[in-house]
Amino acid sequence: MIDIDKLWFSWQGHTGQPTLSIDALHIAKGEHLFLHGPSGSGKSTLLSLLAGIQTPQRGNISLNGTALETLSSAQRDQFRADHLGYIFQSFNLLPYLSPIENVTLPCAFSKLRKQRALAHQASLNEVAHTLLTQLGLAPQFHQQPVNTLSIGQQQRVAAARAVIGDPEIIIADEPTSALDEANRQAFIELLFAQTDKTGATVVFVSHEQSLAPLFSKVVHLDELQGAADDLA
Ligand SMILES: Nc1ncnc2c1ncn2[C@@H]1O[C@H](COP(=O)(O)OP(=O)(O)OP(=O)(O)O)[C@@H](O)[C@H]1O
Repeated sequence: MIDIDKLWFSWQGHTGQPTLSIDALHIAKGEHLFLHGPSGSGKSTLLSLLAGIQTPQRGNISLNGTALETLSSAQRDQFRADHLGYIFQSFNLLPYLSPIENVTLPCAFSKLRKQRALAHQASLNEVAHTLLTQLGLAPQFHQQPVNTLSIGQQQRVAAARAVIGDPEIIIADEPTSALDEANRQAFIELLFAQTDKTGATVVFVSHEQSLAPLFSKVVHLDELQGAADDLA
């Protein structure tokens, strides 16, 4: 489902060691990967490469059988809109829009996700309402601007936005850092309950070691790094 082969990436202007040098990483369909490592080790950089936001100087990344390097920049943007749900550390919600409006947004950029979302319910608003409720945001909060919600509530909106229209891959970058431990665990369980319905693959970055047992695969970035150094 996700395959990395001889990846080499350095931020422009950086000299010395590349930011990422990974010989191989395979993540199977439906797997829940917990990726951890020290601050500044390149976890967010790896996620942006997986999402096709950055492109590696060398090596290949294939998602769902599609090699990202074969796509143009516009094709990568469309591929991301169709097949990836992204939960950012800072959520990146549109502050004056309601939870319902934020959650339905990906369907404006992807016909595929819109079609999938509408396969079982009559309107996108209904789909968003159902997802938000399943992820623990009570209906009385669904129509007010998201900037009036608590961090924990905003996180549920961000998760619902990532999963609407059943993208095959969910990428989450430290989405639980603002929560206490009990809420972190509960959030991840709710997220998995959603992704397991469609068999989505989850790549989750966090510093919180205590969350690792919830995942089917745990990788420390340092274990991956360096093996492709001789490619430089
Ligand atoms: N946009 C950028 N331009 C140049 N260098 C960058 C950029 N983003 C990150 N870097 C550099 O790449 C390295 C890895 O950063 P990255 O954000 O991927 O680490 P991280 O493991 O996600 O860190 P954290 O856990 O603190 O979020 C750092 O040295 C950082 O300075």
